[in-house]
Amino acid sequence: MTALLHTALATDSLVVAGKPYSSRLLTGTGKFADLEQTRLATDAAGAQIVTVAIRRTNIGQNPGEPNLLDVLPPDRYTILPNTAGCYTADDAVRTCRLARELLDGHNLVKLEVLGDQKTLYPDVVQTLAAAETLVKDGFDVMVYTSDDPILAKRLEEIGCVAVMPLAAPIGSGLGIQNRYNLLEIVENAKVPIIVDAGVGTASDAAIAMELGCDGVLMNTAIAGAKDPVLMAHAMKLAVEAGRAAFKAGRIPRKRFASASSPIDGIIG
Ligand SMILES: CC(=O)[C@@H](O)[C@H](O)COP(=O)(O)O
Repeated sequence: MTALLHTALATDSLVVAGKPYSSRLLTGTGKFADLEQTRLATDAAGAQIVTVAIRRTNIGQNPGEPNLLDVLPPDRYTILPNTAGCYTADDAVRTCRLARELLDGHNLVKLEVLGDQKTLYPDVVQTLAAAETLVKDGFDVMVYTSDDPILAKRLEEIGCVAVMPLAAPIGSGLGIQNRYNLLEIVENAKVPIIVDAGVGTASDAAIAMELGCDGVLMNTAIAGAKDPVLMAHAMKLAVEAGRAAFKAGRIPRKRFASASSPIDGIIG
């Protein structure tokens, strides 16, 4: 790698709540076969921020049971407690406060308030209400939301530290359903935009990054793959490739051909 390239990539950090991260791939910790697979896949993904469903994962609430933090220690990873399974603002706020107690005053949370069990789409009214309460309560809120540009802006204005629009429904693996909405969200944002949910394979992650998203969060695409560790590695490469392509600036799409070896200007 040339020195110039090395510098360009080394200085390109994702900054969340004032903290820089060299990895732009955030991973979930659910759905793995066991804690060892979680550890190996997280490592292969190169993830530095890992999200944990506080209502479903033991991070100390159940002493004597296997503890996720034994394989993903908080001195190595930024633990991002999430409110998966919450369907009301009150429930989500309560869950974040529990996480803060369990993690000794840790303020960074991923807020998700779901609308129903079939779609797992966010309930945006409850999400806005919870975000407002949590920001006032001193939390650094990364917020899962729909791919609605107006709502994304509103969540940023409330004070969320990152906005996380879905690519497609959680666990669907459908990939990015509305790239123009994501583009609009990215172009208007002053906080990191991290695609969260619905990624199916590496090309989905690369497209999100090529659109200018600041990062991608995923769980099912890795944990549900035949070989989760290999898929985690693929996702790492895809996020890095997509980011580099975004920074490099793609060529414009043209309707007609233009020769790769132009003859204009050749003498004789
Ligand atoms: C892990 C997590 O926080 C999920 O809520 C997230 O939305 C992931 O979705 P996928 O499983 O579709 O990647």
